[in-house]
Amino acid sequence: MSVALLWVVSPCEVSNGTGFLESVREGNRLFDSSRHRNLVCNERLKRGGGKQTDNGRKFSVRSAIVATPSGERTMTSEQMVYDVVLRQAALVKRQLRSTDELEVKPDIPIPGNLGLLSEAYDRCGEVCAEYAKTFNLGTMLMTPERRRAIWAIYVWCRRTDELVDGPNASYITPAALDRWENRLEDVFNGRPFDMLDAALSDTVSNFPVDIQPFRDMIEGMRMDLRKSRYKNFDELYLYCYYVAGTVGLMSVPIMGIAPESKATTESVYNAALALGIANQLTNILRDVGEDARRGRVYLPQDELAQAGLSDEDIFAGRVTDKWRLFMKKQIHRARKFFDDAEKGVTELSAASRFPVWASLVLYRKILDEIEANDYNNFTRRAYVSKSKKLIALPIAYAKSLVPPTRTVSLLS
Ligand SMILES: CC(C)=CCC/C(C)=C/CC/C(C)=C/CC/C(C)=C/[C@@H]1[C@@H](COP(=O)(O)OP(=O)(O)O)[C@]1(C)CC/C=C(\C)CC/C=C(\C)CCC=C(C)C
Ligand SMILES: [Mn+2]
Repeated sequence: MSVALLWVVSPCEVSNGTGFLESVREGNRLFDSSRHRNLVCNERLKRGGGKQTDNGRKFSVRSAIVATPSGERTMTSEQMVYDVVLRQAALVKRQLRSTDELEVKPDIPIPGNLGLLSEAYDRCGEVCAEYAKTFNLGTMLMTPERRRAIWAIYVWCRRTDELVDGPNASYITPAALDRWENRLEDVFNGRPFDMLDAALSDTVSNFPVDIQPFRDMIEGMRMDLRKSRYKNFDELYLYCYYVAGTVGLMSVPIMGIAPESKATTESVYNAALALGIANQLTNILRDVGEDARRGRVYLPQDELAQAGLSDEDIFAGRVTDKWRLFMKKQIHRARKFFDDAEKGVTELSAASRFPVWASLVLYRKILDEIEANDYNNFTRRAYVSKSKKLIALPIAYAKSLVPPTRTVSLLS
């Protein structure tokens, strides 16, 4: 087993010699923690999961964003994703506004299990500290409950990404992703497979987190397995939603909206979605060369053609004026998504604003670095130096002190 993959393997899996991939393949579980079982989650599964029958034909509802069974779509990706946003926002509103409907189960404290759970969260924290140092630093200002919940979500996202992006990616099949999704359903159903899952299981039973964005992230990984080109921005937008916009939707129920905020829940979710999209677009623009070496082009093919460019130019890594102009337009679009996101960060609960501002400011700076590299993202990796990070962090902190708008939101 490669060293890079070790971190996604729980100590139990290491000790019994069963690798993470093996566990995804087999779908067996290490322990059944009925302590985490939660009627609410069962209810969610009933509402959202499984198969649905349409005119006697079965089709999967893995993703909330489904085309008609014949495959046609009548809406743009942006409209369809916004539909998910509205549903998430409605769920959170229902759960946060009415206390007698609060979907938090009463915990039965079993000393042994509590120790195990806290160990599980500590492990998630260690993974975060190792893989996302700056972000982890930012979470230190959050309440302990929120901090550990964000850690658990971070770890699940990392593990999911690692399936298709990690050193064992070539062994991952759609069937393995199906098993990973079954395992996710088990997490939401209070039956975690390993200790890192147990932390997430606890998190989703304590916060109004919906399973759909998690399912959609797995859908993004499926997309990555079957697709290496994007016809237009609409297709790319959907991919970005799946792999990163979903992170925004998963995080807001944990971070919380400031009680004094006058913004609508939908507008905050929309901003969270925008931040995920902005981050992913930035990630794509930074990694053009690296992705091309894996035969992947995450750029809209129609826009490349309009700019007089083709895959060949990308594989050859030619930094021409045509490329520079194309890149300027792509960077401009990513910045617009960051602008939309910025409007929402201020509406988050006070202690959650700093990690979000910190990650936003630092990720946004990658775009400046691409420009500073004269748009050579083929052989030069744009990165923000330690000294620039040190300057940016107090700025992010100052921004996080700005309270929510007092008037009814101007956010879209
Ligand atoms: C404060 C904060 C950033 C919280 C989010 C914490 C969290 C749960 C992060 C999970 C990130 C993750 C591992 C996602 C898996 C898919 C993936 C790798 C996406 C790419 C991230 C960047 O990772 P990296 O540079 O390491 O990429 P490589 O694997 O090396 O290629 C992404 C580009 C997207 C990540 C998306 C976000 C962090 C969205 C954050 C949005 C919010 C927290 C919402 C904030 C709320 C408002 C109202 C704006
Ligand atoms: Mn990645």
